[in-house]
Amino acid sequence: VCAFPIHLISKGYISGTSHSVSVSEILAVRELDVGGGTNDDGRWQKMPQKLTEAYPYAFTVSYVERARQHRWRCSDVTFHCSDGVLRQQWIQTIREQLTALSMADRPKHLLVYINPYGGKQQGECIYEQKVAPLFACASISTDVIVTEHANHARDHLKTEAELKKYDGVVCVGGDGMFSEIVHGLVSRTQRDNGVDQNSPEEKLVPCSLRIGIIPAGSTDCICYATVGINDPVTSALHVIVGDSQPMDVCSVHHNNTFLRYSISLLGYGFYGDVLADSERKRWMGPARYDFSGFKTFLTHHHYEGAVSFLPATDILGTPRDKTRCRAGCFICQHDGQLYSGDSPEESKTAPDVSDRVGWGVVRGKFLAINAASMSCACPRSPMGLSPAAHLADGTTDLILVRKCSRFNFLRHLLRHTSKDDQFDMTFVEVHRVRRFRFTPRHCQNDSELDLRENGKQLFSQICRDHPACSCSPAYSSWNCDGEILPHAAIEVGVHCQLIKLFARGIEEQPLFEDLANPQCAL
Ligand SMILES: Nc1ncnc2c1ncn2[C@@H]1O[C@H](COP(=O)(O)OP(=O)(O)OP(=O)(O)O)[C@@H](O)[C@H]1O
Ligand SMILES: CCCCCCCCCCCCC/C=C/[C@@H](O)[C@H](CO)NC(=O)CCCCC
Ligand SMILES: [Ca+2]
Repeated sequence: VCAFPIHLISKGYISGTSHSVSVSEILAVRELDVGGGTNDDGRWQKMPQKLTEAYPYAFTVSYVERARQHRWRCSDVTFHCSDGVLRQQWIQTIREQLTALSMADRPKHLLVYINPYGGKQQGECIYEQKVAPLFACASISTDVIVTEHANHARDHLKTEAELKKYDGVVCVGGDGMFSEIVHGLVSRTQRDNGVDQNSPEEKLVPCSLRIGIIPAGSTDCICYATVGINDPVTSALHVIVGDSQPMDVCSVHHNNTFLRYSISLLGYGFYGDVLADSERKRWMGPARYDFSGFKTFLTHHHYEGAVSFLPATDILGTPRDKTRCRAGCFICQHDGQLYSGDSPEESKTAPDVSDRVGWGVVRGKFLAINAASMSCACPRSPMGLSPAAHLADGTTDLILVRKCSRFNFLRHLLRHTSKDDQFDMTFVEVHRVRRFRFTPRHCQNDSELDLRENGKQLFSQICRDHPACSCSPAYSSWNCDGEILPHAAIEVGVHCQLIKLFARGIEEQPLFEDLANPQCAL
C-alpha cells in the first residue's frame, strides 16, 4: 500500500515490512488525531513520542483479518506521515475505492430482524454489542425490527416491508429465523411476479435481495455451512464486504398445495421424531436436541413407505465425492451442470437430460429418510449430514437409512461426528436428486389421514392390537429446517440458486495460515 514516508503502526508495533490489505476487505478509513492520542472511536493508540513528532499526520484503516477456524475479525492498521496533504490523498483515494465497491456489491442500507428468543436468548445483545458497531463503522444504515411473535418477520417481509429501500435483509437468530426470512422474501417475489407457489412444477423467480445471518440460534446450520463458523462478528463482516453466495431451495408440496420451503434438511423418521420431541422442551435451550436425540435413538422407531426420486444424472459430482463445496466452488459456479462452463451455448440449448431418465423407487422400512440440499454442517457434526453436498448445484442428497439394529444405527450416527463415511454401510443408500416424493405405507393416496388427528389414532390402534409391543407408529413427521410439517406424504423439488446469502462459502483453511501472521509481507 505505501511507498512513501508513511510508517506502519499496527497493534503498537512499528513494522519495517510492508503490509498490504486487499481493498475489497477494507471496511473503513478515518483520520487519526495524533496529538490527542486517540482515534475516532476513542481507543487509545500506543505511539512512541518521537514518531508522532516526526510523522504527525495519521489515518487508520479498518480491515478484515482472518483468525482461527474461519473466524474473521476487524483489525485496525494506522499509517503515519509528515505531510497532511499526502494523508488526505490517501484517505480520499481509499474512500473512492470503497465508494466504487458500494456501488457494486456492498450494502448501504439493511433491514434487520432480531429474534429475542432464539438460541440462548442473546439475539438483541449480540446485535447491539457485536454487530451494530461494525455496521456503523462501515457506514451502513439499518432499520431494526425486534420481532414480537413467531412469523412476525415472515409476514412483514411478505406484505409490508418496503423492499426497494434496502440492499439486503439481515436476521439475528437461528435456522428458524432464517427460514422465516426466506419464506417472506420468496413468497413476496413470487407474488410480485405472478407465480403460483401451489404448483409443484412451477419455475420460481429468484429473490434479488441478499440475506445475512447473524447466528444466535441453537443449531445455526445454514450459517455454519456457508461461512464455516457460527460467529456473529464473522457473519457481520461478510455482510459488510458484500459477499454473495447463491443457494438452492427445496419447495415442499402435499396434494398440489404448497407447504414450505427447505434450505437445509428435510428429515423423516429420526430427525422428525427428534424435532417433535424437542419442541416440547424449548425451555431447555439448545440442549433439548441432545436430550431428544438420545431419547429418539433409544426408541428406535422405523417407518414404512415408498420413496420415488428423479436422479440428477447430468451433473458434476456425487454424494460420495471426497471433494467439498468450498468458496468459489467450481460445481456451484456451473449450477452443478455438466454442460455449462466449457460450452455455454450448448448448456443453453441442451435438453434437460434428467427429464428423460426415469424415476427410481425404493420401498421398505426406514429409520430415517433425509434430504440434505447442503452439507448441513453444524457444531454437532462439522462435516454434516451429507459432507459432499453443494450449496448451489440444484440438487439435494436423498439419504435412506433402512431399518437396522440399534448398534448399527449408532455406528452410522457416530460417523457424522468424525471423518468416517456414514454412507459406507449396507443399510444406507444415498442419491443425488432433483425431485422426490414420499408416500407412507398407511397413506390412502390422495386421502391421506391428517397426521395430527388420525395419525395418533392409527398409532394407538396398532399398539392396542399389540399390548406391550415395541412396534413403531405408522407415521413420523417431516422435520423441515426445524419445523414440523403437517403431512407425511410430500413432493419435493429443488430450485437451483433461488436465494443469495451475504456469504462466500467456506474458505480453504491454508489461506488463513498465511494471512494470520501480522508481520507478513504481501
Ligand atoms: N419474538 C418471537 N417470539 C417467539 N418466537 C419467535 C419470535 N421471533 C421469532 N420466533 C420464532 O422462534 C423460532 C426459533 O427461532 P430461531 O431459529 O432464531 O432459534 P432456535 O430455534 O433456537 O435456533 P435453530 O433454528 O438454529 O435451532 C423460529 O421458528 C421463529 O419463527
Ligand atoms: C449418539 C451420537 C449421535 C451424534 C449424531 C450427530 C448427528 C448430527 C447431525 C446434525 C444435523 C443437523 C441438521 C440441521 C437441521 C436444521 O435444519 C434444524 C433447524 O435448526 N435443526 C434440527 O432439526 C436439530 C436436529 C438436531 C439433531 C441432533
Ligand atoms: Ca444443493
